[in-house]
Amino acid sequence: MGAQAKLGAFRLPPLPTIGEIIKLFGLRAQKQLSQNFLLDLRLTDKIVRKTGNLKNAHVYEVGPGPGGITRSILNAEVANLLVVEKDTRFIPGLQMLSDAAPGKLRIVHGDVLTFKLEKAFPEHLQRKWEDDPPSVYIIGNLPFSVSTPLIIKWLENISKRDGPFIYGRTQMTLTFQKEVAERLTANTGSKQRSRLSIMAQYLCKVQHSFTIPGRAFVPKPEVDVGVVHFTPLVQPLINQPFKLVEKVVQSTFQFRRKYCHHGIGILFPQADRSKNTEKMLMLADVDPTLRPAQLSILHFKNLCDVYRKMCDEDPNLFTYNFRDELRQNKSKKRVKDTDGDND
Ligand SMILES: C[S@@+](CC[C@H](N)C(=O)[O-])C[C@H]1O[C@@H](n2cnc3c(N)ncnc32)[C@H](O)[C@@H]1O
Repeated sequence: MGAQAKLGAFRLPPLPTIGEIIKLFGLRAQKQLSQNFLLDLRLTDKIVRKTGNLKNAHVYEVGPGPGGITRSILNAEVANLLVVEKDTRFIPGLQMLSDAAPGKLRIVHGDVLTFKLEKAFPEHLQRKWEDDPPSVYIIGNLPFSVSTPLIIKWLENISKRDGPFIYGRTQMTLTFQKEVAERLTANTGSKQRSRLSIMAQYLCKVQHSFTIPGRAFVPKPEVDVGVVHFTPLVQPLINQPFKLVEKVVQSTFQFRRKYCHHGIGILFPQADRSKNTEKMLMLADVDPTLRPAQLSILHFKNLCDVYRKMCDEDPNLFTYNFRDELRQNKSKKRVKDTDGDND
């Protein structure tokens, strides 16, 4: 049976190499679009292997470019692969792959930041959130300028269980600049601990699968690349709306080298800042002299829960913006100084 399955296994027929495809279709990487291609099929196979068992799975690849990772996904015997690529120059090369794997590859010319995955795959794939993850996977090696806003958008989708997560706890394997990959996976107290660590880890199990040296890409980027695997958690570690968590986390990391009470303080208008900061830290049981990087996810959970209560008591609090108040104070001061000059 095993041998038979092996005999029947799908492999793409012999095709021009990715390097030849690049030459054939004149696909010079556009530096301004941060296009860096992976030509080594051992590495693209490794990305796919780290994603999971893709046999009969439905896969969404973002930014396929000349199609290196695309080939490895097709060779993993997926049921269906949907690729979304923004640059039309890549479409003929991808079409060649589609012809070599009849009925398996769907090509969309579009933008991953706006593409709606909700209706792309059959409804029967949907799993309950508490169940094992569905047989739907996202894979992408995107420009770094796209991958960071995209992961924030998808994390928000996870918190609402919509977008690509209407199928359940869809798993993702994405590449980031190595430093960003380290921030995404950083533990409490580590140097790389940041806003991204909390936002990703309160919603997902995040693993830095491996690092690809910059020299493996053509053209070679300035930095190494981290491959990161995300599995949404059954129970998020913080049970508050995404935007509220984002505000608390962003404010706390505003002054990352100072004690955490400085950042937490900017959640409150200046008039009652000290009193409210003290109250929030006391109720959340957080030591004000810890640095932001030393706070655990449990600390952030407590901070978000207390901030939520304070917002419920004062409906104007959530919309308070520290920068707006700073700007207003500055312009009031300018008016006062000008009045003084005129006296
Ligand atoms: C870093 S290259 C990687 C290409 C290919 N995945 C590889 O590993 O060789 C990024 C690819 O994403 C595409 N891309 C960039 N922004 C995109 C967007 N917003 N939507 C869809 N594709 C995008 C680029 O045109 C390019 O093909």
